[in-house]
Amino acid sequence: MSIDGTSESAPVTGERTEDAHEGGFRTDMMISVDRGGPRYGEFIEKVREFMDRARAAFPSEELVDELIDELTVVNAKLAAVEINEWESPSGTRIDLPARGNITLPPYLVDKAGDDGVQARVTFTRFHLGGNNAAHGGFICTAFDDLLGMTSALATGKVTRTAYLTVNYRSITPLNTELTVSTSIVRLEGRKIFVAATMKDGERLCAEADGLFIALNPGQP
Ligand SMILES: CCCCCCCC(=O)SCCNC(=O)CCNC(=O)[C@H](O)C(C)(C)COP(=O)(O)OP(=O)(O)OC[C@H]1O[C@@H](n2cnc3c(N)ncnc32)[C@H](O)[C@@H]1OP(=O)(O)O
Repeated sequence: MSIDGTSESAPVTGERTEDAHEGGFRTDMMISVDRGGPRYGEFIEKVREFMDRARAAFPSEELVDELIDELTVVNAKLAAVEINEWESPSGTRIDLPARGNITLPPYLVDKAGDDGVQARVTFTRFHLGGNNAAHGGFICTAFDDLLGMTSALATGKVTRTAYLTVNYRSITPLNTELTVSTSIVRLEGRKIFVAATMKDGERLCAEADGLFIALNPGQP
C-alpha cells in the first residue's frame, strides 16, 4: 500500500508483528481507509473548522464558560479512545486530505511517483501568520511532509529530514488553493536531495530545498 494517498489497494488489516517503537517513520504503517469509519473524514473537517473558528472568535465570558464545559466532555470522550501513533486513523487515513492528520495543513495529492509529488494545499484562518497571509511555519510543515513523502516514494525507505531550507518569495494567501510540486534533485547513497515550490497560480509564494536521509534499520 502506498503512503501517498493515491492507491486504490485494499486496506491493510491484521496485527503488527514487530516492535512498533523500533525505528523511525514506517513505510509499513497500518495504512487504512476504513479506520474510524466512513464519517471519520467529516469528523476531521469539523475539528479543522473548530480550529479555524477558535482562532477567529472573540467569545464572551459566558460563552467561554460554556465552551470549556462542552470541550471537557468532548476531550474525555477522546481520551477514552486514545491509541498509539501507528494505528491511529490520524496520519494513516490515506483517503483523506493530509492523511487525516490535523497537524498538517490540509493537502490533496494529485500525483505521486518516484520522481516527485503534485499536491494542492489550502491554508485557512488557523494557519494565519498576519494580515491574511499564512504563517511561515505552516508553509515549512507542508513542504516537510510532502518532501518526506517524495523521499520515501523515491527510495521505498523510511527517511528523516536532515535539513530543510525555505525561501519565502511572496505572500502566501489564506483560503486559496495553492499548488505544491516536489522533485528529486539527486540521490547519493542514503542522501536524498529534494526541492519544492508552492505557487498561487503562476506566482511563486515559497520554495524549498532539503536533504532527507534514509534511516538504517532500527534507527530512531
Ligand atoms: C510520509 C511521511 C512524511 C513525514 C515527513 C516528516 C519528516 C520529519 O519531520 S523528520 C523530523 C525532523 N528530523 C529529525 O528529527 C532528524 C534528526 N536528525 C537525525 O535523526 C540524524 O541527524 C539524521 C538521521 C538526519 C542523520 O543521521 P545519521 O543517519 O547518523 O547520518 P549521518 O551519518 O550523520 O549522515 C549521513 C550523511 O548525510 C550527511 N548529513 C547529515 N545531516 C546533514 C545536514 N544537516 N546537512 C548536510 N549533510 C548532512 C552527512 O554528512 C553524511 O554524508 P556522507 O555520507 O556523505 O558522509
